[in-house]
Amino acid sequence: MKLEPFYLIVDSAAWVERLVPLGVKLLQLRIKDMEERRLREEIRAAKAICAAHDCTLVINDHWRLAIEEGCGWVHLGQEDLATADRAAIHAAGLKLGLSTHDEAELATALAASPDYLALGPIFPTILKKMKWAPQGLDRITEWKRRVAPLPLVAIGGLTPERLPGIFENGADTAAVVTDILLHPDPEARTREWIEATAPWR
Ligand SMILES: Cc1ncc(COP(=O)(O)OP(=O)(O)O)c(N)n1
Ligand SMILES: Cc1ncsc1CCOP(=O)(O)O
Ligand SMILES: [Mg+2]
Repeated sequence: MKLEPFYLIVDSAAWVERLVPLGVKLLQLRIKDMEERRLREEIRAAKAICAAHDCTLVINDHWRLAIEEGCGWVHLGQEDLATADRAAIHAAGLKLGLSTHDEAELATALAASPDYLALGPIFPTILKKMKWAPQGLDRITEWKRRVAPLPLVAIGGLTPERLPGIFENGADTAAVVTDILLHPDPEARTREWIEATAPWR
């Protein structure tokens, strides 16, 4: 399966409304700490906008709501995966993306039959405190060798300037939060990302 090379991660339907119409084709809704009723509304709104713009929507963490709302993709970390009902996810036809940060997590993730694997953090990230040191570019090459033919998503500290290094070392997709959402002009930066990823589309 070929995965879109630009993977935008946002934390609200409002961001989806702002940025997806610019031409984003793969988007993750990553919302932490929200009560279920509001979360469901956010998912519904994001789903409608993505459907209208032919953008693949991935729901982070909330696999039950993703099933109930008829979404197509879910992204889970290793702790999420340990408590998720994989049979229910599979039965609902949801595609699955999984995080990996080290060898043990890679083995666990590969055994769960994912549709893509993510490796991070490639560079230092300010989004969240992580116990793993930056993986660096060589690690991408090693991970690609181990996960192929599954698509490999690189995440953590990515910028348009860093994309050639990511893709030349074997990543199929570059995921981003901070470089776009904290940019003074998120719309312009999103367009830069779309253009910068064009050679790998
Ligand atoms: C594409 C992608 N890669 C990694 C993550 C991180 O997932 P996880 O380890 O579960 O951490 P949280 O994002 O849930 O804090 C991701 N969301 N997306
Ligand atoms: C959730 C996550 N998992 C690995 S790095 C990361 C954060 C990446 O985001 P940013 O693009 O803000 O560095
Ligand atoms: Mg998670």
